[in-house]
Amino acid sequence: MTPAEAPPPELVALRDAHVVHKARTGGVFSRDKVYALTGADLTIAPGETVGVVGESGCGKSTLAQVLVGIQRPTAGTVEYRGRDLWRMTPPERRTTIGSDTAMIFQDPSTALNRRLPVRQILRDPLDVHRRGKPAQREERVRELMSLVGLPTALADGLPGQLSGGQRQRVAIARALALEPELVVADEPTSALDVSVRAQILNLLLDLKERLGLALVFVSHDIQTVRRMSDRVITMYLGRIVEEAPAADILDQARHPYTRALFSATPGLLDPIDPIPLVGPVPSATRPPSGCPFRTRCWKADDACAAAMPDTTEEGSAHRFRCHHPVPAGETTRDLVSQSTEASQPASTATAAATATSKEAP
Ligand SMILES: Nc1ncnc2c1ncn2[C@@H]1O[C@H](COP(=O)(O)OP(=O)(O)OP(=O)(O)O)[C@@H](O)[C@H]1O
Repeated sequence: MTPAEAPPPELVALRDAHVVHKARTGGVFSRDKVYALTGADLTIAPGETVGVVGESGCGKSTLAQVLVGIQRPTAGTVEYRGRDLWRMTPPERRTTIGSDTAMIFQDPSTALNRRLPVRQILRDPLDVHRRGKPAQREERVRELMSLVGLPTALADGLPGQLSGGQRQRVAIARALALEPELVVADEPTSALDVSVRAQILNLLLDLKERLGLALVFVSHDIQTVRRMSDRVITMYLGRIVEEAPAADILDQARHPYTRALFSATPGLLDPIDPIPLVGPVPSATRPPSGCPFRTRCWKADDACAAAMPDTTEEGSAHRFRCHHPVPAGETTRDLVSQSTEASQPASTATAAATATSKEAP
């Protein structure tokens, strides 16, 4: 970027990002390609909250890890403020990954070093990145504990002596230690007791507002994603198939899969039956040709098998990839009856969604 060029408005951008793993599937020498992420295009603006939804194995965690540099895409780019993360010098990349971004994992019991007291867990990133003098680091540790609502009396406690909710607060405090601009939370409450989930979600929302963080929130809990996010990304078999403002996702989603997923979320559209989907999600080692959702979609035809649909943009914040999108204004109730007639035999999206749900109470 030349000095005359303005920096891009987005904080992070994925451009045609792919992640392909090689997995042992049969004998010792048999390796299959697993298409964990395919052609992901996504931008995240400063201060925005983006929710990521989709059935188990659709690539949510892979997307999250690519965003924060934990995984390197096998093709495509990840850009921070317009600069390709994987073309930075190693020290620049370490600084970007280490201090501009942070990740909060599902299970704080495994994410925290069990042998270190809370004080040291929070000091570690400050020490590694040489932030301030020792006294300032101690002060920052106290500040972080207060930010996440942990009494300073717990500073000498080990993770094993804390409750699950307190441990996740420590993990959040550690993630914030270096004042990141982007925090990615991958199922941050699914390992916690139901009683403390709301507290942790409210804490994340509060911190996001106070600190102006961009937050990417991955969850099976569609209701929570909708409530917390500005924008929702729907993934299916490694692909982003739709992104839409959270306020529109329920009634104005255009991708049939997004409608099916949301129709199957208990309490969201009651009292209606979910949109029935045919069969299981195909294997990520052998995704179908064309649109990956076509094998379960009641609207699919030859065009869907022939090619992946291009992206359609509606307004500045709604994009989807479908040859036969749900017509604007069509209700989900109408869709249920259409899809029920077309799907023979029908297995319900509820079965798929609830069977994979980690957060269902
Ligand atoms: N290291 C790996 N080696 C082989 N395959 C992998 C690896 N990591 C992920 N995968 C596969 O890539 C696909 C996407 O996985 P990912 O964990 O991103 O999905 P997910 O949507 O986060 O799933 P879940 O909701 O169950 O956590 C899956 O098919 C998964 O089995």
